[in-house]
Amino acid sequence: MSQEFNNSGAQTPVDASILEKDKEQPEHLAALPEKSFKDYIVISIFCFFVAFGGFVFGFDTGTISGFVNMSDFVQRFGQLNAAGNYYLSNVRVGLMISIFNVGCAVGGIFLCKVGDMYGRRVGLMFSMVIYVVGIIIQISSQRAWYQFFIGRLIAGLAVGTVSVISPLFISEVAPKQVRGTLVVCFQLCITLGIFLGYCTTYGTKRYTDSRQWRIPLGLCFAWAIILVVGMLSMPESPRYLVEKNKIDEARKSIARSNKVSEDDPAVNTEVQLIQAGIDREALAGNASWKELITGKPKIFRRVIMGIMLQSLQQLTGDNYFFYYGTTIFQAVGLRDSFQTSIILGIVNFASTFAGIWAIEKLGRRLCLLTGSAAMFVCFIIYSLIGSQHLYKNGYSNEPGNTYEASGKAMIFITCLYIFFFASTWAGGVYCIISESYPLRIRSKAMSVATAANWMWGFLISFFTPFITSAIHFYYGFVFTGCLLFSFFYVYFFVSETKGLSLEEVDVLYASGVAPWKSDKWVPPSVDEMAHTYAFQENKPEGEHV
Ligand SMILES: OC[C@H]1O[C@](O)(CO)[C@@H](O)[C@@H]1O
Repeated sequence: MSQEFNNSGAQTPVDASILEKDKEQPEHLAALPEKSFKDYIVISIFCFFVAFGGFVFGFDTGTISGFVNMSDFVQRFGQLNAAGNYYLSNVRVGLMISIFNVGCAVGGIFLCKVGDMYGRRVGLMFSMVIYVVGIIIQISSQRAWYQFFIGRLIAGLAVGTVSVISPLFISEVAPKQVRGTLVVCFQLCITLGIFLGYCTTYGTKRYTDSRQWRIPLGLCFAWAIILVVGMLSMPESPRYLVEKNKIDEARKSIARSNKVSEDDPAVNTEVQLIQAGIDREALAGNASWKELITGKPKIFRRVIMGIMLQSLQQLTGDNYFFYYGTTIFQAVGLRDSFQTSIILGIVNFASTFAGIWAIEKLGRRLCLLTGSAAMFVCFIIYSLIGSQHLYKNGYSNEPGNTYEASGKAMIFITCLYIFFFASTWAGGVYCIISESYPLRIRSKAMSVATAANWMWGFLISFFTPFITSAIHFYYGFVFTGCLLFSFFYVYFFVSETKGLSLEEVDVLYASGVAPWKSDKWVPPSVDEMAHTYAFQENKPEGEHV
């Protein structure tokens, strides 16, 4: 007879056949009794340390957008124009900002393997060593813009690695009942990082020398130390340990996260549950890349959906504001565009909490549909004011002029836009994607979709300076078009996955129910599923029910 944790910390008996049954029905564990919130506090603190990786990512976004508008930075890394003034060419700005995304994509695909080989903690600490190298290269750049550029590429490799390992680590140590919320903490930390990045550059722009950008970069050493110290005190992923057959260490880790003694029979049960999960995945086998195209039921359609959603998340235009907000608002004649960025940062951070609530309350589809429609309206108004009023009439820096009023209206509408982005598409996309694939192809499908996010992040951050120079605020209509498209795309192609287990999602797709009717779809009972649909995607074509 095995044991399990219950709310009071005492043990209740569990039929050992549950563990056997779990090998056939992966989501059977979901039926285990829930724990109370206070039981999750310790593990939540641990997870927050891991999610701090998101902060490192966000801090970069928040600071680089300010650097390209700082006098010392422009003088060092810019070129001289005919009038004898320093400026940063579009190529330099685009490359310096976007190269980070390229590093992230490469690190996210290749370097994250360190986490599989040596453990999640080592993986994260290793990425911080690379990150520090990248920061040292940037901070020591004197006048060579390409040195700064290389430093950003290296730091990007590290942040891409962190962005893959952190959510994975959290999902492995967090109890199922709070896993979704804790995974969204990663996005929350990104927004906190962006906000504090903006605050930092706001604080240092008053210097006239390299402290303007070297202080914010210097702070990155502190973030690396916090993450490493956090990892030293963090228990290793029990899943990784069981996989490597380090059962005693897995026991220690579980005991620490759950604040019980190692000899507690409940710890043993947890180890067995993890082992059952690993067996279950081994049973399903490791999918080949080809199965992303040929897999059943409708895997290819789901992979395309993941790529589309991650691409559209970037094509909502959020990073147009996050990377170039300071530049844009300087262009509309605002005297303190750095201050504006801080406001955007606060709205982004605070609205992410609304997102955590909305995704569960409204469901995935309604959340994304509402977000697309609302952001569409915001971007139209923003682009109209920008292109018709400001750009056509020109603008001046004189306080109180009508153009300053237009600029303020644009800031207001941008805040509204960011509220809708952060509370819908920002976390919603990760949530849908993490729920849409069967276990055996999940990591491959997710990494392909995430790579699409980085790629669009790169394209948008690279081309934005060129496009804004050429068509100014008309650029906003490009995002408006994408948002309109995203509404119809979600309506016709994205199925509701709220509250469904991974197996139920398979059944949903196998049943061929139209996405726009999927929120009314009721999954069959577990028994029915076990006999009809379960693991269909593992059977060769023709054997499906
Ligand atoms: O909060 C905004 C940030 O969130 C992301 O979309 C990732 O989900 C980033 O690309 C962006 O900078």
